[in-house]
Amino acid sequence: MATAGVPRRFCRCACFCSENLYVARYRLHVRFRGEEQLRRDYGPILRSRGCVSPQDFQQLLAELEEEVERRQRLGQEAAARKALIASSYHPVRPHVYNTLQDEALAPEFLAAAEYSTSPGADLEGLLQRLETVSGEKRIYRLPVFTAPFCQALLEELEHFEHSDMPKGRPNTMNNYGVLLHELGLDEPLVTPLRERFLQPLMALLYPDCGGGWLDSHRAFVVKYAPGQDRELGCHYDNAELTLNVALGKAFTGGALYFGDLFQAPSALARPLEVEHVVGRGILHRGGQLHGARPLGTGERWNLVVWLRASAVRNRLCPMCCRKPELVDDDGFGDGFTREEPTTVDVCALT
Ligand SMILES: O=C(O)CCC(=O)C(=O)O
Ligand SMILES: [Fe+2]
Repeated sequence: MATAGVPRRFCRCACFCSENLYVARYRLHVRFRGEEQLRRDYGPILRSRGCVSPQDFQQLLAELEEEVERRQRLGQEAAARKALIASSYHPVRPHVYNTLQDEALAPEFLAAAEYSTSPGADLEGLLQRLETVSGEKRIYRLPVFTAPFCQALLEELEHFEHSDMPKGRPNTMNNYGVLLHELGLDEPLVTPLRERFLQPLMALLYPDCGGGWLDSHRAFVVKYAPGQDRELGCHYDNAELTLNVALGKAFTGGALYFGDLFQAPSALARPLEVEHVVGRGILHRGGQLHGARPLGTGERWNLVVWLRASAVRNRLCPMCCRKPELVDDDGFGDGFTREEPTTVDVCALT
């Protein structure tokens, strides 16, 4: 019996406004419910990281309150930016906005995805078609885009960066970069990349992490440059799985480092360093602790796609590690849904 999907409403978890607030100055993610709780839960660690005077604490408090308000306004502001960009931004590389074509993708990526959809495909066969960076940590790498496509995408992103359009930032840890959905690149580029190529790959690589059930994503580009962001603190992603593609330009430093899953007792012992290779994408589990070493010279632009499976996250929000408290949201929200996919019996519609 044939069924057809109905557009779904996505949600975020209410914890978005109270958990995982990042304070770069003290290299700390905090949970914030108010002054008392902040003092009680983080007093000692904050003091050890330099938050010593009453003024330091008051400044931190004001920053956290502001961050909570910013997060509350985020959805509305993003929708307004997206509408303005759609009506008045002029791309410099318009073909990047065309529906994703195989010509944009590296032959190795096409071959791995094609293999993954072939009858009888298995993990062992797929592993012969990509590089295993760490078998133990289940980190893999393969070329994703062709060099000309990376170049065109970079030129387009840089053009947007230099434009006077309003820009949302990828997350609280990155102050530069672009959110792809605001630019209108989700529908033509990221959704087909997820549905046609990443889904079959991830289903074989990470069946236990929702790899076969990816139904939304959050895609953004992070940018590191002298005088701007230069490194990224250790964190885990709000995603079941992540693709991180080095787009360029020329740079030194900036290697990614990976610890264990964030739930592990000494998750950051013996981190594994992974250098970037332009055009190649690293695949890892969202819960794997990671960060980026300081940039040496040049500029680094990476495309990051946080891949989400509502079937997994609906049970446990990875950010608060509780059953999610759902709040309706725009677009893909944070990838939660109120119910399992609604399906319509197509036969009944004829
Ligand atoms: O700097 C990078 O390439 C890593 C970015 C990242 O881990 C993230 O934004 O979640
Ligand atoms: Fe990350």
